[in-house]
Amino acid sequence: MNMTADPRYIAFTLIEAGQKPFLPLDRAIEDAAQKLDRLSQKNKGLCHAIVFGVFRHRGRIDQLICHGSKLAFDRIDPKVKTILRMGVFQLVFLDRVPDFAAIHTSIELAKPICGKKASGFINAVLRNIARSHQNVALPCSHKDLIGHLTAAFSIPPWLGKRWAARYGEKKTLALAAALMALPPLTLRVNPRKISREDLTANFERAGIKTQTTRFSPLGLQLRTSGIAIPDLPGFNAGLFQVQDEAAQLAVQLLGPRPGENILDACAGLGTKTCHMALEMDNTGCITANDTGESKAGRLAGEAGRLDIDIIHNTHVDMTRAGVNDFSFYFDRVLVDAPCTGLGVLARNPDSRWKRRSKEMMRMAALQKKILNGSANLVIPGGVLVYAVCSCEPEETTQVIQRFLDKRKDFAPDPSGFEAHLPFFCESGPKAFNKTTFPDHLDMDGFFIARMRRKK
Ligand SMILES: C[S@@+](CC[C@H](N)C(=O)[O-])C[C@H]1O[C@@H](n2cnc3c(N)ncnc32)[C@H](O)[C@@H]1O
Repeated sequence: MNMTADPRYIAFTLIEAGQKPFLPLDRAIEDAAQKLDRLSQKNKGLCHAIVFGVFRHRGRIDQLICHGSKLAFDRIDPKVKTILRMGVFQLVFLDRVPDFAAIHTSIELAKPICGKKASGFINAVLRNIARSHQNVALPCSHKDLIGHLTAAFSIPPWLGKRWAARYGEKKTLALAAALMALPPLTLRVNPRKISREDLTANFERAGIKTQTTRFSPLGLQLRTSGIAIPDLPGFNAGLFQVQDEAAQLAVQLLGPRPGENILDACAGLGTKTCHMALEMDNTGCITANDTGESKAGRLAGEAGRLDIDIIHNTHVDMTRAGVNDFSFYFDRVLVDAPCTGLGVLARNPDSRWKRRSKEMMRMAALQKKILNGSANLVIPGGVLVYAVCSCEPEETTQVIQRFLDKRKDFAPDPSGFEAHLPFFCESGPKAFNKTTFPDHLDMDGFFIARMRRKK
């Protein structure tokens, strides 16, 4: 068998890569682009379904493996475990693969990777599970909430305990269920090229259903699935960019205006940077900063597609940033800080199994330093927006509280929040931040806060 042309072998290598703590699954998939492109459309779809399905449903899959294996779960060899997980996913969740095919292909995959003995073990476990999985009940949520959250919603026990203690059973179950659903694909219209109404009409003509976002004036949620983003009409012409509504609101809260001088302190691949440039009608100057130098190329590609030319890149470590690193102060600074990403587990199912509770404090320490360093670059009277794709207090409210306690030259900006995102901030006249939860409003879990440097 030519393993490199086998979708299940490629899925195996991607799952193994995606389990590594510091390699996001998305990156592993990007790195395998050439191999994936050599597959037929059908096999590529199968490979993606297995990879994402194994991460998404791992809680239930592992429960079934524990049930079907005579060998204790912790004693199963990691590679054998991966092949078992792939087999169970196909048996239980992938209707289009008959049971015999799920078992046979798993055995064939195992032979060259794990040897004959292991393939016999895989055969026995999968046959057991094929016979019995419908009779293996989920733990009852009232008696064993944490076990239920893990098996039904792939929420690891440490996170289940944390959420149950903070939110209680009902909200935790709603949150976990929302994170299991496939997240919506949301676009942001490029208003320099087309209106939201006209883009909607373009999509309608192509048989693609959409719905306008509730809060962002530029957002369009796709209701038709299964179309690759580059195949959507208007992609090459730069009529839109993919961006969740919560992320759109972060830029709206910043409120960049034409002609201003803006710093995107953690620009990453630059989705928010491009959004800012469009809000500024491509006039003024945006400094897109990120320590990850390789991301600048991707950002430049997107800027080119959208006809934007006011962005330039820097690679300053913002934990140590000072005015000397840049030649001027900025009218507005966005700090879209690195975080645990616990608000976007629905998009990154591998993260469920990589995050650890101790990471929260490490991230919070980094976020405080980046926020403090970035704040030094805000012009007196200028705006500072802090954002993360997490709803955890350590990374959100506690970071800004600590910042405001230390930095007496900054103040919360509730009137700015109200002006830019009316009807959206937390209740109360002094609210200057907002947490969105995935079980509400059909958008990612996100946190945004707006502050102003005193004059
Ligand atoms: C949440 S991501 C940014 C996403 C981006 N704003 C977007 O909309 O696509 C956080 C980024 O912070 C960058 N980063 C991490 N540590 C940093 C530091 N000390 N200084 C500057 N950037 C940093 C990471 O490389 C990562 O790209």
